[in-house]
Amino acid sequence: MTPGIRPLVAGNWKMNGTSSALAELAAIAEGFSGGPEANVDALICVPATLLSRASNTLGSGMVKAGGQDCHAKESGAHTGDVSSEMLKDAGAAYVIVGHSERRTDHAETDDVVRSKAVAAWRAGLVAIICFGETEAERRAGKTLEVLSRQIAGSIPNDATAENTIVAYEPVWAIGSGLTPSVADVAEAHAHIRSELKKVMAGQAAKTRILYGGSVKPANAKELMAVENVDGALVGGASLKASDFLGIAEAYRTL
Ligand SMILES: O=C(CO)COP(=O)(O)O
Repeated sequence: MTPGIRPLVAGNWKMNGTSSALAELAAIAEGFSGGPEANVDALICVPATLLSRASNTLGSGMVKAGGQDCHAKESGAHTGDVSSEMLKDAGAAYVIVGHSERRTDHAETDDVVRSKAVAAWRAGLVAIICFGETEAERRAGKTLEVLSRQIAGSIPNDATAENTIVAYEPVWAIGSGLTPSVADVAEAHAHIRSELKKVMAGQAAKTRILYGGSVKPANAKELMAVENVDGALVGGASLKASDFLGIAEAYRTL
């Protein structure tokens, strides 16, 4: 937590969910209203195929819909890609860029990620820019160095606390059930805050820094209580309304 920053719990459904998953989304919206919404914002980033129906399901409630990636260009000959304008048109308010699965599966570089963040803003979306070290980098003691490089390379200079959220996701913690220690999370997030100052100047102090990687209801309170952790980016546990809401509920007693 950071005093003065309203936290965000964001779900990333990844390549999961067809029409039948909309019932789970409706359950998230219902459970969130009148409860966790007092303390925390919520977002679910669904597959592009579900975005329009997801945003209809969520309506004008407190849980927002987002995309998981966008192309840097607005339109054109890019078969299979989706632009930020298309996501916005389908009801997105946010888009994740630079997720480690995109960096690995699609060889996305920091330069590509930065251009996608600019594309997100062009369409009026908030960019959630992700970075994090691999297991080998952590073992080699390079975590902070990798974070510095990814932050310098992936975050455009004119990022603000309104148009940008950053997410620290150690690659080895994603989907593994493993999480860094509270001390390691605190060290990484403090480092991220200070590196953000180099690219975002005064905006850095107000920018939300999410933690992602095996966040569950059972560990949410401990992780979300860490200084400079301003919410969570949740994969597997966001697919079940009870788990996602359990994570958001952690803010009730923080
Ligand atoms: O990659 C993640 C969210 O973007 C984290 O995934 P898990 O919560 O399944 O570890």
